Amino acid sequence: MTTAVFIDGEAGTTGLQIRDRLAGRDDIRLVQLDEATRKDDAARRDAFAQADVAILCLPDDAARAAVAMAGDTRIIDASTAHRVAADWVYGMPELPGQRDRIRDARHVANVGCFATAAISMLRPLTDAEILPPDHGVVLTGVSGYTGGGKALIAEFERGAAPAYYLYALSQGHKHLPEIARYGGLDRKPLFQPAVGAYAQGMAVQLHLHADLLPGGIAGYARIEAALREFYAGDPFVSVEMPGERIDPQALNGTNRMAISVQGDGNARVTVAAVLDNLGKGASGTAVQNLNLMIGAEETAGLI
Ligand SMILES: NC(=O)C1=CN([C@@H]2O[C@H](COP(=O)(O)OP(=O)(O)OC[C@H]3O[C@@H](n4cnc5c(N)ncnc54)[C@H](OP(=O)(O)O)[C@@H]3O)[C@@H](O)[C@H]2O)C=CC1
Ligand SMILES: CC(=O)N[C@@H](CCC(=O)OP(=O)(O)O)C(=O)O
Repeated sequence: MTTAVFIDGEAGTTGLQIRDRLAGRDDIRLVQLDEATRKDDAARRDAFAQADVAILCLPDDAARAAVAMAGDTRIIDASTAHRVAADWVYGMPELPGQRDRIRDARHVANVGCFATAAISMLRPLTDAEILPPDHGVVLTGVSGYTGGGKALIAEFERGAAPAYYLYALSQGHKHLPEIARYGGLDRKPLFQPAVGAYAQGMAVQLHLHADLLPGGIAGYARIEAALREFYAGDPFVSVEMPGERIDPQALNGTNRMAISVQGDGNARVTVAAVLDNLGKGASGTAVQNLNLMIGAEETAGLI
């Protein structure tokens, strides 16, 4: 028995990566449109109707419109449009109880790339009551330029972008609502993202003064223990020993995320997460969610 999957936006950055991860699987049959019809609404409606599951790899407005075309077809939306929407299940399998919700869901909102890293570091600490929900959280991060889709890729490839730049300077990054909600925070964090002149891979850091957390300095050791406990047995997320350098590209091509805790050995702590923005940050998690929804092995097609 095969599952029919339509990737709407298959020609885009995320869509192509999902296609590559599904190609060759004998439990999946791709419903595909050619270059001439991929943006034709009648052809897309027909593709939705043929599919058991559709994966939307579209800009937010197009994703909202696609949901209206999709009828009863189950959806995984890779865009930001439905991440905190009522009636959508948040597609982050690592959250407590979430795998069962994803298995049963009709509409799954795939977690954002920076949000994957941020929530993965925050949620174990808020659940363990190490980090209070009203704590003033500070996050920084860098992504490769593929994180900005075809438009940003083109800008870098024609040499029109700086080698490294900061953006979302007014604290309005589109992932903040999902980070606060699923990270277990009442107070929106400060988040400063950046883009580097390399294609893919990201590193995100959570900066903490452990002596300001409840329990004071003891928080430092508890941070790593809480992370290890949260991810014990997880197929893709690991808590690693800190090294001398953090390489945002270290896990490119994989669905893995590595979290490490470092600092001055005292109260000043940084927790860091490394992942591939196009892998674990987008297409890998979309495939992981698809696997859960169709009853396949959660790790099928993923490394
Ligand atoms: N890149 C990343 O790291 C991540 C991206 N995402 C999200 O995934 C979604 C896709 O992003 P990304 O792949 O980077 O973007 P791209 O710009 O690379 O791809 C988007 C694709 O959608 C197509 N498209 C646009 N409008 C329509 C429409 N009305 N009907 C059919 N196809 C349409 C585009 O066509 P055309 O080729 O003609 O432009 C393009 O092929 C976005 O919502 C993004 O936020 C999520 C996590 C990470
Ligand atoms: C480098 C870059 O521009 N990154 C994008 C996020 C990547 C992305 O599109 O993520 P979601 O679809 O998961 O929101 C940004 O910061 O807006």
